[in-house]
Amino acid sequence: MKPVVIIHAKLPDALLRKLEAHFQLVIVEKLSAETMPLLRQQLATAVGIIGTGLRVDEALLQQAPLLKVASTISVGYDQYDLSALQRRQITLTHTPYVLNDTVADLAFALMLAAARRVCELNAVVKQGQWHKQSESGYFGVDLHHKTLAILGMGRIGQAIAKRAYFGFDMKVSYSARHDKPEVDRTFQAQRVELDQLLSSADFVVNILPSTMETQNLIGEKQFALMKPSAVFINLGRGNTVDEQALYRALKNKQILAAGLDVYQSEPIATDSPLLTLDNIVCLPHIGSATAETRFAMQSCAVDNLINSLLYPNDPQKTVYRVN
Ligand SMILES: NC(=O)C1=CN([C@@H]2O[C@H](COP(=O)(O)OP(=O)(O)OC[C@H]3O[C@@H](n4cnc5c(N)ncnc54)[C@H](OP(=O)(O)O)[C@@H]3O)[C@@H](O)[C@H]2O)C=CC1
Ligand SMILES: O=CC(=O)O
Repeated sequence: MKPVVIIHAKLPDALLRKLEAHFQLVIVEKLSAETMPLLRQQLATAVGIIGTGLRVDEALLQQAPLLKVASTISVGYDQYDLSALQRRQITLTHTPYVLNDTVADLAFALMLAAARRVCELNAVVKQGQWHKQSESGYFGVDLHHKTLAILGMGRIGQAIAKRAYFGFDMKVSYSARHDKPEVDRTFQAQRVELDQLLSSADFVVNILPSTMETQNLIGEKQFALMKPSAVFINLGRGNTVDEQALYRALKNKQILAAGLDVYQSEPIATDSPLLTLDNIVCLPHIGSATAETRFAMQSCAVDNLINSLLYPNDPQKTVYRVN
């Protein structure tokens, strides 16, 4: 009998066949109240689990006595309780690098859409409200040659900095936990304390992970520090931003505009006051959502799972381990 692996995602046939060569597969394509009992039941025999969007905590792991590897199809891993995994010596793997460029591209889509009011004015045209005489009423603000603050100068932050510096002639500053001399040299960038960073930026892009330290990092006080002409983008995780404070900042024109890809709760509640504002662009967590990149992430996650289960001590087999 082959060892059991649970897949809680929709994987292409080629990747399913690759897994099937080694494992007996239990496929739960969509996580829901109906499918969770099956998943929980199968945890009793599973040695591996691969997918996205599942909260893997102590309670879930208690039902998985044989589990050795959890492979997430994402770079962020805030859905996983690292201490609970550590206690059971379960390896957690993720999919860094392959999505950097795709997510960085979306940062620019959001910045440009918010700054040039792309969605708002698209609606004006489609609703037959385009009036020649009100052209100045359609003015936005420039992105090129402005100051960009990147919160989180990691893999994706650096892909954003590259586009900003070389493509848009922007002045880049950033926050991170550690100094980054190579980044400073390459992009003529500067690591700056958060308050100063926010008060000097024309555009602020948040690409921070969700951690104890980053929860609600951007709230009332931080929005108050930003320029009235500032554009704020959140592509990191929703719980790093106080959404009520963001709503007030946008409503009271404390900042100019915002673009969001991530939210405190996903999907965002349909009655969220944020959705009533013209000066915000909202996307449904699609940072890495292109066909090519999602396939690359899935391939990476499948290789992570196979390599860590079958070749745990082979240095030639690449595994992107979190723990
Ligand atoms: N919207 C979407 O679809 C996507 C969202 N994401 C989000 O983006 C995040 C970042 O991904 P990635 O760039 O690959 O991750 P990295 O780990 O490469 O980068 C994270 C960066 O955040 C910095 N950082 C962490 N904690 C703090 C803190 N308390 N204060 C200041 N800086 C901090 C790190 O600093 P240092 O380098 O000094 O350690 C690092 O520069 C993911 O965790 C995920 O949440 C990712 C992909 C898609
Ligand atoms: O949010 C997406 C991720 O890969 O993390």
